Amino acid sequence: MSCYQWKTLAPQIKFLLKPNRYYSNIEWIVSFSHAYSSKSGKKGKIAPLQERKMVDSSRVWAKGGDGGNGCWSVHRSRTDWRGKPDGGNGGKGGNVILECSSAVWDFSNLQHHLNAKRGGQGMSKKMAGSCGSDQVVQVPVGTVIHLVSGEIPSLIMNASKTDLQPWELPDDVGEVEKSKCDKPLIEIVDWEEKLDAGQKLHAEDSNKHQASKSTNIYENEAITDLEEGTCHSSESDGENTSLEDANDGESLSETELEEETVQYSVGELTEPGQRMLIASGGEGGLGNAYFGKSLKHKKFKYREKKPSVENMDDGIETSLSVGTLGSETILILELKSIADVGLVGMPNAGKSTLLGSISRAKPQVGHYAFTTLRPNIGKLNYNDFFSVTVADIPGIIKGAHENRGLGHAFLRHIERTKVLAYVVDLAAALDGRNGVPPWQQLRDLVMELEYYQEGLSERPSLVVANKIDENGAEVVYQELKKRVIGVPIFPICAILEEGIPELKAGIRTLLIDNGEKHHTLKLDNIITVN
Ligand SMILES: Nc1nc2c(ncn2[C@@H]2O[C@H](COP(=O)(O)OP(=O)(O)OP(=O)(O)O)[C@@H](O)[C@H]2O)c(=O)[nH]1
Repeated sequence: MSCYQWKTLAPQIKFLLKPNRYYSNIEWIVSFSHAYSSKSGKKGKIAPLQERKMVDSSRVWAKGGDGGNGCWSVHRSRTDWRGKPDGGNGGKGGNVILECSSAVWDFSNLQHHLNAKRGGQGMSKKMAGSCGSDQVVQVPVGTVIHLVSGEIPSLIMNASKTDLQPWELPDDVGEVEKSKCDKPLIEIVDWEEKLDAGQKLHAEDSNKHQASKSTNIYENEAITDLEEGTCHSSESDGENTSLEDANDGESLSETELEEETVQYSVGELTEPGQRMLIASGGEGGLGNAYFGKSLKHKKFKYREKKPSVENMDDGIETSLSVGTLGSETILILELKSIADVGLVGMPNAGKSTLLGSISRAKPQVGHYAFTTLRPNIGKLNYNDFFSVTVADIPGIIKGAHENRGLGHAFLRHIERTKVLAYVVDLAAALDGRNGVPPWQQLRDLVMELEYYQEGLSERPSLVVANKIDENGAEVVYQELKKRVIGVPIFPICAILEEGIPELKAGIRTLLIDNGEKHHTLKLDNIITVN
């Protein structure tokens, strides 16, 4: 490419280089430039980018959208000078939802702050506010959720449903169908009587961090607790001292504070399409049209004054007109790949080459250690349409539990595999190479697995003795058979695809047996001393 051509391309490249989300485009440009230069016989000037590091855990703060406020409006006409209340309800806030997708590999594109949209405000002419849109975030298959604070996430089948749509304006409070809402709706109270008796009502203090709890303003308990004391708003924390009746709420928030520790594995997403609600939106406030027919007392009839945070001593209907807050959650997401077979081995043992030869996966292969920086998953298909997923994880070395090499955090990806395939390099210690013999490799691997999680190695296993094509490898293989007992050993040459059919049959047998024959690799069954 001539200098002039590069110059004309420069603005586009500059634009693509700007934000992180165009990273894939950069890779594309680099590969294009390499392809171009190799085609034209010139040496590429741009160095290839290193493979992106897999992000397999992420901390996320999620906040559901707040509910919109109900509208306080009076419609007057020439014939009706007193007017009628016609304020619509506020809309429900949006939810934050995690969606399991096979199109996503890791959490590299996941934002740390997830906010759903708030509900729209109600308007005059009985117009309901719009519902806030949900924030749906895609996460990879095998995502495990740990809860730091907030509500425990719940699995949902479809997109979020609003229990009571804001446009479903009931003619009378008492006529609201309970079937439309799981929660018991507002209790049918004779408000007129209460107001006449001169009782002031106060709303229960809504918990800012627990919108679902604050939505309990619809519950009977909340209403019956509101008989005495001064009125206060949902945002007037600390001002109200007569909350003995509402001690339940206080004790709840205290226990929540105590529970600031992480609750592990509160949920997991294992199938594409699964959805998990992690932060729910607040309920919309009620417009004065909602109270129009139930509140007939003069003092409160057709209230014109719009409720405000400063002036909230106006009764239960005022506090109900303010939309509740969306819930807040802090989560730690962790990825645990789901595969039937996990390939475990030292760096350079040939795991990626093996995965490439048994499946259609194309993992990166290199003659240097730690070529694989992220797990690769491939599908192993049989002639009768039986298929098995195989995970190739980065190489594990002795001392990985002390953070040597890439550490041993990647072992979480084999936690859920049914079968372990230990891949050893038969030629690692041949011809003066400074590797370790295969039986020692096996011992180190089993120990690292146990260091990571006790009992992780106790599952059906087989040994893949790779690089049988190398000089002297056959002798080492014979020695390996003598030193390692209790598990089947398959000699293969991954590059030339020799021994692959036998290995595939062995994997299938082990999966179907599901460990009934107890082919488990134990430290006692590996002889390392000469
Ligand atoms: N001679 C021979 N070499 C092989 C065979 N299989 C793999 N290799 C070579 O071994 C080297 C390492 O192969 P990889 O597949 O990258 O090994 P890996 O276990 O994935 O290595 P890491 O990514 O570091 O964990 C490459 O140079 C391969 O060409 C084999 O059957 N015979």
